[in-house]
Amino acid sequence: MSTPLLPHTKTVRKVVDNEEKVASELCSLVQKLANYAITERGHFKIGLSGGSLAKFLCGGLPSIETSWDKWSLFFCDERLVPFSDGDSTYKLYKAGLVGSTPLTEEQFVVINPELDVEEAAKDYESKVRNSFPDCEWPKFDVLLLGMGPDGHTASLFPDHKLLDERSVWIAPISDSPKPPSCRVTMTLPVINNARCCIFAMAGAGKAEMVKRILGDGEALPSAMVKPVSGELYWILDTAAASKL
Ligand SMILES: O=C(O)[C@H](O)[C@@H](O)[C@H](O)[C@H](O)COP(=O)(O)O
Repeated sequence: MSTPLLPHTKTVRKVVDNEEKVASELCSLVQKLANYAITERGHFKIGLSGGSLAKFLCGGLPSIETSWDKWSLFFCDERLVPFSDGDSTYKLYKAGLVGSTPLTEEQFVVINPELDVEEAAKDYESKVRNSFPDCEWPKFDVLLLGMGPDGHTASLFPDHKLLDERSVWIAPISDSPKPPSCRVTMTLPVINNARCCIFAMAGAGKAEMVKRILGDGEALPSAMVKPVSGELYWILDTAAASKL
């Protein structure tokens, strides 16, 4: 498989007053993108991540207006733990969105946590392929991404060999520096083939890494997110943007 090579087209950096406004900015952008995708293509395919993003989305999405039955929800990465485990990202979203929105469990495309990590990645890739038949790389409408304190995004960690993975859509990782160690993750070519990638974060704790990535352009995983023909958004509060 060849990797998309074109330079990405558009980066938008949006700085708002506080965490609450990061969440509302994020949710209104997701609403706009969802409704555009549904009008244009009849469905909306979104990739989710864990961490504070889940809090932003579970708080704000229940009040948006959209055709919920047209949504399919995927995971940019997922921890290989049972859905009953507090570490499961799906568990967070199920608790936060099923019931408070018309979304059903069946609309979430989830991993099989009973498989070993290699098989879980293959199984998840085949589920993603079912939603994106006949293409070299899938084209998600939106991928929502977090950034860890080391600059990681999804389960792509600094200096890890998975950053060079170009042969699969979904890769296993069994040595994640951040526990739990076993996860599955979208690979960079998949992330960079999306129509839109969005980072959203708040707080002074993010400021130094935001500066290293957006200011200094250090080659950390979050800086490698550059959709080749899509949009890239960084939604920050003033504290997270304070070192730029
Ligand atoms: O799977 C994980 O371990 C988390 O989802 C992780 O990747 C998270 O997205 C970042 O560490 C940012 O987390 P915060 O947004 O909570 O700072």
